[in-house]
Amino acid sequence: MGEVTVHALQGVDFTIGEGEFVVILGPSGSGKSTILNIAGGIDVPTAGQVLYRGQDISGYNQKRLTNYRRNAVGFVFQFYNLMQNLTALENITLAAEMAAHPIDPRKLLAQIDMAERGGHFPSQLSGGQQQRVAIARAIAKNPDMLLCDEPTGALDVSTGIQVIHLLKDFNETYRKTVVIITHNSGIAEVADRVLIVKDGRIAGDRSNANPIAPEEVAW
Ligand SMILES: Nc1ncnc2c1ncn2[C@@H]1O[C@H](COP(=O)(O)OP(=O)(O)OP(=O)(O)O)[C@@H](O)[C@H]1O
Repeated sequence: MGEVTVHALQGVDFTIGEGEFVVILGPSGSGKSTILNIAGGIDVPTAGQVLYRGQDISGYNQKRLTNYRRNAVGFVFQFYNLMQNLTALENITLAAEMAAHPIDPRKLLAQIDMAERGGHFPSQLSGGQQQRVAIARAIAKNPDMLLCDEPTGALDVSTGIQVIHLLKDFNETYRKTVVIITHNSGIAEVADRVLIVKDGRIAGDRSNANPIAPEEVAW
């Protein structure tokens, strides 16, 4: 930034295994979003490697990065980022149509308990309902991993638990990798593995032998 160099991350080195449910915890500004955006091919690191199934995506050109984002990764954001002029079902279908091996959008709509709400626009849905649609949209592409940046940050406790449930179900039903960034250390107890980020570095990396159910999270 001008004269000042900000090192968003420094010497970060970790591996996430296929099918793992990982929570990344850390204070504001510690570098969590930067990690997620680099893993998802939204940001590109200035140095280092980002290996996905043995391939270094940090060396990809824009076209290959687009393909990577399209097929390998599903994103879930804090404020849902749904297309406002499309219905819930259309939002999910749009993502499905982009992917090579999508999951049936109507089946997902039923799974998120919104079969009756497919024709509603985002402005006609609650925050929790919008986030469920956003998760269904991310899952519809049938990606190898879901990257979620504060997915419960804008939700009340019971809706937040419902959202964590949905992410856990996806992880267990499809054996897909889920990575969640959160400020909420309670959510970390649901994960198989917890990464702690501090000042742009990995300050902790622990496994949970007995992850708790989303309902048991002390919010
Ligand atoms: N576009 C940018 N330009 C300059 N500095 C940035 C930019 N984006 C992030 N940073 C800096 O990089 C560091 C890491 O930011 P990052 O957003 O990854 O943190 P975070 O842990 O996700 O924070 P939060 O929990 O508040 O979202 C911070 O010091 C931040 O100020």
